[in-house]
Amino acid sequence: MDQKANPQLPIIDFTEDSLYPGSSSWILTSNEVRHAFEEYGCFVAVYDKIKMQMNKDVFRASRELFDLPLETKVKNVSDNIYYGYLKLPMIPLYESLGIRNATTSDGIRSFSNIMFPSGNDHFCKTMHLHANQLSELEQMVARMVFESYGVEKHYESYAKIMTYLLRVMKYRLPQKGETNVGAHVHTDKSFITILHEDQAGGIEIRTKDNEWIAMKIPPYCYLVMAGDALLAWSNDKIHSAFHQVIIRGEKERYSLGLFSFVNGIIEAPEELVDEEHPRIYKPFHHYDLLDFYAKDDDHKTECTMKAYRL
Ligand SMILES: O=C(O)CCC(=O)C(=O)O
Ligand SMILES: [Fe+2]
Repeated sequence: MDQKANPQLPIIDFTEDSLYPGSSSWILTSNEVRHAFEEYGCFVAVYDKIKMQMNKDVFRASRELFDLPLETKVKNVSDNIYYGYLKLPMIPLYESLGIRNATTSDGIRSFSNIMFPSGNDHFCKTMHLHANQLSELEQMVARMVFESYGVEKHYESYAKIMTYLLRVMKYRLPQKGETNVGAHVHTDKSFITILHEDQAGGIEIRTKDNEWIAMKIPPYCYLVMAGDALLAWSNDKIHSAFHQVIIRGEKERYSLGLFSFVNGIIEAPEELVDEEHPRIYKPFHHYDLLDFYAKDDDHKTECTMKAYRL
């Protein structure tokens, strides 16, 4: 079949028990990850360590959050647009809440204390556990990327300062005459993003050939995307995928993303720089990239990284 007529994202299997650092399946998978990131900027990870019941619980918890009164949700304030409660007039279908430092119990608890002042232990336990499960997949992928470029010696210093934002997102159905755009075309500002959804579909990824792949992320699968920070770290070897959300179906979309951010300087390792591939981006603090993005009021720049540091 002509691939171009029906482009598909690479699917990478993370379910094997033999997938541990150094094993032959680990090395093979690392190369698949690198190839997928270079060609598509993303891939579908099949990952069965997160049980179906957990997915049901997190999306139930998401609904509970979005059902809270607006005056409660807006209390999730942040100095950066990427965190906090987000609802913008130009994308009326979209609403999201960010949970900062979601892999730590303090991070979850301080968010939960604002949303549920009389306490919600179940919410805290579910979200904390889930953020950690997703971060395990993120760490596996990041380690594989470093290894497959032969720069594993730099991995630990990045892993030590990685922070995680969990964002829960809701897209209501459009009313008659209303736009069906849920999220405009963009690349993520993260190092790596892990997305999953409650079976409504709507995410669309643009290939390098400018073809759109619209997909529903299947159960036990996660869409793993390279963000702008990983693109910069790789000295442009890795592609950060352009994507958008369009609500075409009959079902509201609930999705959840774990975004990793380096609390420190991003810099391409020497090994990825040579005469043929000179350093493209000056070293930068990852949070400064986020601040730069936050100042771009209309979010018109498709690729923030290029605008920020070329
Ligand atoms: O709803 C989704 O799955 C995608 C959201 C997204 O692209 C983002 O938050 O960066
Ligand atoms: Fe995104």
